[in-house]
Amino acid sequence: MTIRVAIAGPRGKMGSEAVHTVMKNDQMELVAVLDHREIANSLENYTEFPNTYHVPVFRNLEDLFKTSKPDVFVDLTAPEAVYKHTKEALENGVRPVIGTTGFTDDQLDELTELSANLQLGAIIAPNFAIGAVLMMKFSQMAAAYLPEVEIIEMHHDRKLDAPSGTAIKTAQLIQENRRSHKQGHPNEEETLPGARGADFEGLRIHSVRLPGLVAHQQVLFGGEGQLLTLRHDSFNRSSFMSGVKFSIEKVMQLDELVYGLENIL
Ligand SMILES: NC(=O)C1=CN([C@@H]2O[C@H](COP(=O)(O)OP(=O)(O)OC[C@H]3O[C@@H](n4cnc5c(N)ncnc54)[C@H](O)[C@@H]3O)[C@@H](O)[C@H]2O)C=CC1
Ligand SMILES: O=C(O)C1=N[C@H](C(=O)O)C[C@H](O)C1
Repeated sequence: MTIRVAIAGPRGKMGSEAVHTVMKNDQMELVAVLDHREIANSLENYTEFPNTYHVPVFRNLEDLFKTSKPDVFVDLTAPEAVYKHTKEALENGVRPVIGTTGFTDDQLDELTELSANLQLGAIIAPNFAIGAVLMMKFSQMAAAYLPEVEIIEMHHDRKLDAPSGTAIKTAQLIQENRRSHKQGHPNEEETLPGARGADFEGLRIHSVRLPGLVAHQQVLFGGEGQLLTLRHDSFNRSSFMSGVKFSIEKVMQLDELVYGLENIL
C-alpha cells in the first residue's frame, strides 16, 4: 500500500530534506504540502525543487486535508504553529508525524488524550536521529548510577526554542531514573542571572546558539573523581531522514500517540 503523505514547512531546512525523502520513496506519495508565505501553486514552481515535483501547495490545512486526503501529516514548521496543526490533523483523521519542537506539557497531554480517544496513531519525535535517541536512552541508564547531571545542547543560531526538544526529552528520561534534587553548592548564587542554566527538577540545561552549528548535545555525569560524557552530533539534516521515513511507516500501525522514538524502535 502506498502511504499518502503531506508535509508542512516544505521549504525549511528539515522540510526540504523530507520532501526529497518522500519523493524518492516508491512506497510513499507526496500528495500535498503546506506553506505560509510566497505561495506558489505547485512545488515545481519553487526554485528549491526540480520541475518534476508536481505537488500542490496549500496555505490552509483544512483545505489540504479535504482536497488531498493524506494518510500521514509531517510537520517541520515552528513552535508557534505545531500544536494547532497536530490537533487539526487528528481531528481530520490524519496521522501526525511531528518533528517540530516546542510543545508544552499540557499540549502533549491534550494531544495524547485526543489520539487515544480517536484511536488514531501519532508520533511526536523531538529527535529523529538514531544516534540522538541512543544518547537519550544511554543517559537514562547512566543516571541511575551517576545522578549528578548537566546537559549542554548546542544548535545553529536560527533555532527558535530553547532549550531544545531533545534536551527536554533527555531530562525527562533521566528524571525517571533519578530523584529530583538541587545540584551544585547548596549556597551557590548567580552573580549573572542564567549563569547556571535552566533548572529541570534540579538538573541544569545549558543552551548554546552559534552560526555553523547544526544540532549537538553533551550529557555530563559527574561522580567522585570521574566524569562520563555522552555526546551526539548531527552534522547535517540527512541524519534525521531515516527516522522520518521510519516514523511515516510506523505511525500507520499505531492507535495512540507516541512521544519519542525510543518507545518504538
Ligand atoms: N525532530 C527532529 O529530529 C528535528 C526537529 N527539528 C525541528 O523542526 C522544526 C523546523 O526546523 P528547521 O527546518 O530547521 O526550520 P526552518 O526555519 O528552516 O523551516 C521551517 C519552515 O516552516 C515554515 N513555516 C513556519 N510556520 C509555518 C506555518 N504556520 N505553516 C506552514 N509553514 C510554516 C517556514 O516558512 C519554513 O520554511 C523546528 O521546530 C526544529 O526544532 C529540526 C531538526 C530535527
Ligand atoms: O532546531 C533544530 O535544528 C533541532 N531541533 C530539535 C530539537 O529541538 O531537539 C532536534 C535537533 O536537535 C535539531
